[in-house]
Amino acid sequence: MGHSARTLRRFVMKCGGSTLADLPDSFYEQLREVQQSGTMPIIVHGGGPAISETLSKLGIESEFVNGLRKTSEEVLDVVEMVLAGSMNKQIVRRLNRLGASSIGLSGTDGGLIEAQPVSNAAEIGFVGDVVGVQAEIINGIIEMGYMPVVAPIGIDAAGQRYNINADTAAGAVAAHLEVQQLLVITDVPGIMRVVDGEKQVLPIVTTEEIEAMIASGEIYGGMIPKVRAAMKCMDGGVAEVIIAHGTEPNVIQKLVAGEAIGTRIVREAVSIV
Ligand SMILES: Nc1ncnc2c1ncn2[C@@H]1O[C@H](COP(=O)(O)OP(=O)(O)O)[C@@H](O)[C@H]1O
Ligand SMILES: CC(=O)N[C@@H](CCC(=O)OP(=O)(O)O)C(=O)O
Repeated sequence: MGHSARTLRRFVMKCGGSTLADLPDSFYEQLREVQQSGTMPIIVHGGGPAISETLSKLGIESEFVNGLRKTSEEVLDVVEMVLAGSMNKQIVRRLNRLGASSIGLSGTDGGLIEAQPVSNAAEIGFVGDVVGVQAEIINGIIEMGYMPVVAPIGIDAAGQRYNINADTAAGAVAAHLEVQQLLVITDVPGIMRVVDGEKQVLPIVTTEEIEAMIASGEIYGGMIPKVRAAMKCMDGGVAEVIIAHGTEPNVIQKLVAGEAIGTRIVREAVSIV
């Protein structure tokens, strides 16, 4: 039977396009298991590499400015086709084949993700920032017993669509749904730093340490939108953001059990007594 969206434990999970295709069935089975034992994952997915591949087949070159794709009307059509079409449906089919109950939707459906143009839209085109999330749509899907799977496309009051970075969209969904945790699944085991000539995963970092690592260049490229989205959603009330590899054994169960995985981003240093 349906669960109450208010009493059910929930978390938001962002799945990067870099890992989606490589994730084993066991990853999706973990999502089914936690769903069946009363914790509801809300999935926001990416698909950057698949968008670039389709654009390239059409003879359109991909261009990025600070990690965000330059999005013309023509590119926007492809972004929507790939994210809300093939990627979203592929994830939902896979989850359901493995026994989960999931429903996919685009951020434009029901006006789920309200967007506005980014400040440098003159340069990068139809790229959006999130200004609102219709939480009742997600809550309604959860109350029917389904796991929501959301493609990161936004819409404004005039009906204009926007391409939204999936990390940004996931952070905004987590903050607006007032969940405690955002899990970011990517192709590295967490935030890494070179210590004594050796690359190590940081088990815990504070927002202050992150700013320092961006300034020093230790956090760069695709990790920047992740940590920026993490800091923004923690300002919006999310307690912690965890960055982990999808192939880490039992990563979802460990998250739900409160065990340490990947890198945990927290607001302040936790004092160890
Ligand atoms: N300090 C860091 N620790 C780990 N990865 C980092 C760091 N700084 C930059 N990166 C890069 O961020 C990448 C993950 O971002 P991205 O490729 O955009 O993945 P996704 O498709 O999952 O969003 C890693 O593969 C790595 O190259
Ligand atoms: C504005 C912008 O850059 N949007 C991204 C949306 C997909 C995404 O973010 O996918 P990953 O999580 O796999 O990177 C894009 O067009 O690639």
